Amino acid sequence: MLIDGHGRKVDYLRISLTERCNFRCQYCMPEKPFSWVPRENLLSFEDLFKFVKAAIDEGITKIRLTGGEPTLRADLDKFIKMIYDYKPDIDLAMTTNGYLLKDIAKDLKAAGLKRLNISLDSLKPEIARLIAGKDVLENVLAGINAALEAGLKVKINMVPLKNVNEDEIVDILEYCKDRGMQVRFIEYMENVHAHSDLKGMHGKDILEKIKEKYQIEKIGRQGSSPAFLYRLKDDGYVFGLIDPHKHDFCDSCNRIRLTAEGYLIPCLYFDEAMSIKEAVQAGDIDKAVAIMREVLANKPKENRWSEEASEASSRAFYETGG
Ligand SMILES: Nc1nc2c(ncn2[C@@H]2O[C@H](COP(=O)(O)OP(=O)(O)OP(=O)(O)O)[C@@H](O)[C@H]2O)c(=O)[nH]1
Ligand SMILES: C[S@@+](CC[C@H](N)C(=O)[O-])C[C@H]1O[C@@H](n2cnc3c(N)ncnc32)[C@H](O)[C@@H]1O
Ligand code: SF4
Ligand code: SF4
Repeated sequence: MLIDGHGRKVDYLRISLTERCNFRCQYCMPEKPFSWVPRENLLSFEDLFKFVKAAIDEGITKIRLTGGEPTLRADLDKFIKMIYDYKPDIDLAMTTNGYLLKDIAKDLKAAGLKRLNISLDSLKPEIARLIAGKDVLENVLAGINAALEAGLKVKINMVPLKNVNEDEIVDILEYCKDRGMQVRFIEYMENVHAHSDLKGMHGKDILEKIKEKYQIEKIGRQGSSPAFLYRLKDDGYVFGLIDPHKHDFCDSCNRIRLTAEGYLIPCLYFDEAMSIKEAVQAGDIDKAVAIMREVLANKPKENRWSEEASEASSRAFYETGG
């Protein structure tokens, strides 16, 4: 079992497979970064798998593949199958922008993927283009359909932005409700990589938009999820609100992150990280596990969001995987 320095059980590994992306979302990566991590610096799937096996043996029961855009990695389905074959009952999920899913959702499901969280910020082609930097909506919607048809469990993530897509909160909620998918509205997290003019929406304002049409009631948090759940009184449809600024889910934080280059990050908001790359490439898995234990021993209690000094996070979401 993996326990961090504050006594929290850690059983959730988020793996960023690449920092590269085929979108340029205004809130994440409006410009192409000055330089990408060279491909040769990425951990190969073979090396990643060596670490994943050890992490599972140590007590990881939930793995999420993210990025950047994880579907850009060739042989993604083979990597998923390697994990699935090693531990079929693992909660194996991925977060994606959905653009390439149309052609691969079936293969990912067949390989052993169970759940997908797909980002969808607008149902209007021109607004989707404005946010993502290119014409994406048709492919994303086709990707969502393909994922549902393949039998994957799908959640939708939306980041509401003032004067951009705030008028679509109810439309997206209803789009998800009609298809049996849970939507989570994510408060925009200010960060130095995002477009400087963006204004996010507060959770209470997001809820106000929904209350204009529906009566809602609180459910609360489930397990270690960052989402606070609500229910529509009419028909019981459940949706979530994620406020990444908050600390209240840090008490039950169960996660550790691995970047595509092999850095283990103890917390979404901290720059400290330790690399397992050399150890894994040398085949020294015991050392990689020892590094993971050290990172967890130093895992912070909570994010520093409330401290003025870190009003804007310097960590790129495309690097940590969100
Ligand atoms: N502050 C904070 N926010 C997080 C953390 N993990 C996820 N989030 C936020 O939640 C958003 C959605 O995350 P997802 O990748 O969909 O994954 P998840 O919510 O862990 O997934 P589920 O297993 O479906 O609950 C991220 O983009 C972040 O904004 C975390 O550890 N800390
Ligand atoms: C970094 S992306 C990686 C996976 C995939 N490319 C995608 O967009 O779903 C993971 C999640 O982070 C969210 N995200 C990115 N930048 C954010 C920001 N500044 N504030 C809040 N959420 C953000 C995205 O909306 C997405 O749901
Ligand atoms: S949020 Fe996802 S899709 Fe958008 S730029 Fe970031 S990594 Fe790419
Ligand atoms: S902010 Fe850090 S401590 Fe809090 S939930 Fe996220 S990763 Fe865990």
